[in-house]
Amino acid sequence: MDMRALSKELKGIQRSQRGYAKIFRGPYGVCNGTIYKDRVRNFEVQDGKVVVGERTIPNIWLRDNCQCSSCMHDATKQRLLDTFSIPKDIAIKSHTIGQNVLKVEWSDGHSSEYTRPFLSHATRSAEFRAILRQGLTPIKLWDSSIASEAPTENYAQTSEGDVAQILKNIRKYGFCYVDGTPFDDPAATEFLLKRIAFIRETHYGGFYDFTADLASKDTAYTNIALEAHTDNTYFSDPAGLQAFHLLSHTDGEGGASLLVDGFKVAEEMSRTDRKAYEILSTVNVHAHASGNEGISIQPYRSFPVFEHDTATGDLLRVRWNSSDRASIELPIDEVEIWYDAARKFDALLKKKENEYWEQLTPGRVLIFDNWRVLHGRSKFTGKRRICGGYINRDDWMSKYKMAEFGPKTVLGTLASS
Ligand SMILES: C[N+](C)(C)CCCC[C@H](N)C(=O)O
Ligand SMILES: O=C(O)CCC(=O)C(=O)O
Ligand SMILES: [Fe+2]
Repeated sequence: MDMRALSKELKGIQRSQRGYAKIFRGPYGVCNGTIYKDRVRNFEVQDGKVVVGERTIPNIWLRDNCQCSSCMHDATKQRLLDTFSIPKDIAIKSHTIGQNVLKVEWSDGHSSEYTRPFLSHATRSAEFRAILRQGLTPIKLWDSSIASEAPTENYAQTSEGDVAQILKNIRKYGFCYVDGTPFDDPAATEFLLKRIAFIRETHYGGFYDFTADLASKDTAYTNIALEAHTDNTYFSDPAGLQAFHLLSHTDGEGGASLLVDGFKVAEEMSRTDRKAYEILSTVNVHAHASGNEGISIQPYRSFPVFEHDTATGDLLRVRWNSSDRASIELPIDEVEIWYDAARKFDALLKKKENEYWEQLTPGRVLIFDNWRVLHGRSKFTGKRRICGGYINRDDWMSKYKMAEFGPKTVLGTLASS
């Protein structure tokens, strides 16, 4: 394939990143101040079809999403029904409408019941449905002034409610401190993280406990300063949460922690330099982790710095790690456009008012959203020991959504979120 053809193909790939054709709404979109509240709408049956507002629900969907225990397993919540055994021309033979429920006799002999909220939710716009699916909350974008009101909870020892509150803060601010965590033994930190979900095993191990000894070949294991970055840019699915607990720092100084709200800075960029924002949202970049013997981890494809929800156009994930960056997926004679845009993002990330510096202390665990908040540290001397872990995005979001919306709402909208 010649260069021109390749370049054309790459442009096609970038254009097909859904959301680009739509709009880059920046980081808020639908959750800009809109708290999830389902105003349940009424349905009616017209000409053999269920209608809610201006939307008509196809009978195949309704039959396929029957919630009864022979169509959906009560315990596993999995579909038991063989979708493709449903006749193509499945029809409502008869129906009755109760207070809050529609009872249907189908032409295949089956009976189903659908609640009003179920039917209402199914006909919502993609944007609205994403609120639940994504666990969107009105988020608070922040800058260095967050120092005086940093979200903080206390060591969650017993109640599920404590964990829910920590996750709520993380969803809203992108991070949360957990104070009063025992630091004589890293086990307390591990226990806390496992209350959220299991810790992800990587080539650095599972629960980590590290010092500047190059135990793994990565600058994290040195005393060199680290600029604001996200971890795991070299994974197809970067960790959702990351935690640090400074257990001790003796015989030296430095090693302050840096946090930057990637969504806030992205929002600033989408307002002030739309073109650069779009370039960082469409040009894909490769990454790697190759410091350890016999290992060169690379994602199965390259990803842009800013990724957006395909249904809503909302910003979903920031990937940014200059140390671990590999190639830029552009023909070599076009890469300058990426460098120019990236330089602008870098400058915004380094603006004094966007940098929140904090010296971590033993007892305070920092847990943050690695898809949103960038972290770094200043150089240090002496012996500094940090423990922590990675948690998958899907697993912490599961915990968060069940706590925040409740199982009834989450499970009741699976067919339509
Ligand atoms: C957190 N832990 C100490 C285990 C490893 C840090 C790995 C850092 C790596 N450069 C990255 O950005 O992912
Ligand atoms: O040493 C620190 O404070 C953080 C190092 C780091 O970026 C990491 O381990 O991911
Ligand atoms: Fe890191």
